[in-house]
Amino acid sequence: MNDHVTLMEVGPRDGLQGEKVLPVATRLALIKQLLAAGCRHIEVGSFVNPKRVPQMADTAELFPLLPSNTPARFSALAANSRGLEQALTANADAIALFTATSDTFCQRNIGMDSAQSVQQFRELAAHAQTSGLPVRGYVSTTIACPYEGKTAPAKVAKLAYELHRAGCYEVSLGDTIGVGTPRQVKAMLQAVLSELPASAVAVHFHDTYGQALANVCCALELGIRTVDASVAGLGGCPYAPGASGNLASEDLIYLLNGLGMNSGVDLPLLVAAGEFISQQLDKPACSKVNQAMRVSVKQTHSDAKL
Ligand SMILES: CC(C)(COP(=O)([O-])OP(=O)([O-])OC[C@H]1O[C@@H](n2cnc3c(N)ncnc32)[C@H](O)[C@@H]1OP(=O)([O-])[O-])[C@@H](O)C(=O)NCCC(=O)NCCSC(=O)C[C@@](C)(O)CC(=O)[O-]
Repeated sequence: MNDHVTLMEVGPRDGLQGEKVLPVATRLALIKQLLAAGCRHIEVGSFVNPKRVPQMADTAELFPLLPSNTPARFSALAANSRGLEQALTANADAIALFTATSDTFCQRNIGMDSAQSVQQFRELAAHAQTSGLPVRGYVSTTIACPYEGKTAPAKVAKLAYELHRAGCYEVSLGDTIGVGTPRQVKAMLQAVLSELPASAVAVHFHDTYGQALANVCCALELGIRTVDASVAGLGGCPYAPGASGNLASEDLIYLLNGLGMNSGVDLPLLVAAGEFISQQLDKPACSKVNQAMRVSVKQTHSDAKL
């Protein structure tokens, strides 16, 4: 069994898009810490309407500041042809296009329904490919939608197939509001895997009900080897009311280490990155690992006093 798992670190984008607006220098400092921890796939920002997502407004200024002497791959979200042009100008290593199974969610998020977004996807992906830019695809609301309720696995499979056929090297399946449990996740993933090879599938779980790690185990058992996660468990789509943060990267790496699976990520350095960004946001890191380490550090200090 292939025991390497790729962490797609989405903290600088998905994590920060729902937080207070941070200066570019702070976003850059976070990315540098993630690099130092061994993250090699980092979604650094979004090229979208800055009035809709002001936290990502300065992504074009951030790109030229990123370290160039690194094996890491820096990607960005793009929602339209203007976003694609911005990503090309910024020399992004890849773009991520996004759609959802739910028409209502799509309308609120990108101003068009799911079918229209697939049509736009095809055009953008074709343009990106002629420019040599790899394209990742996101399907949101794969388990349920905050506006339309439960999602049929066959609908996810059809959409994932369309995105893969449009040229996405990988399709990331989002439980956007974090309501799935392994039973539903397994049914959804099995439907997708009947259309796509596991090597072209990633999972993206939010942890609203504390099910994200259990769902990751389900995905790993089905052969999926790319998992999206966000440092300090930050995140959530501004157009998904009620959704909590993403699966915390620290908790994912702790799980993978325990399973004997390799990610190339150094857990203590990742924890330090989570502490750093949480301090910048004036909030405690949501990751269980950070919380446990904080307790064990305090414990060590109090033991030392005895
Ligand atoms: C899709 C758009 C861009 C359409 O944009 P729009 O506002 O719906 O309509 P528009 O195309 O008519 O544009 C309106 C204004 O936006 C500007 N604009 C338009 N595009 C750009 C651009 N690229 N860069 C800069 N400016 C842009 C455009 O110039 C215009 O400016 P104005 O005339 O008002 O001054 C908009 O609806 C938007 O930005 N939506 C937000 C999308 C977003 O970032 N959502 C969150 C990420 S998705 C997510 O989190 C889920 C995921 C991926 O993590 C997976 C999961 O958890 O399931």
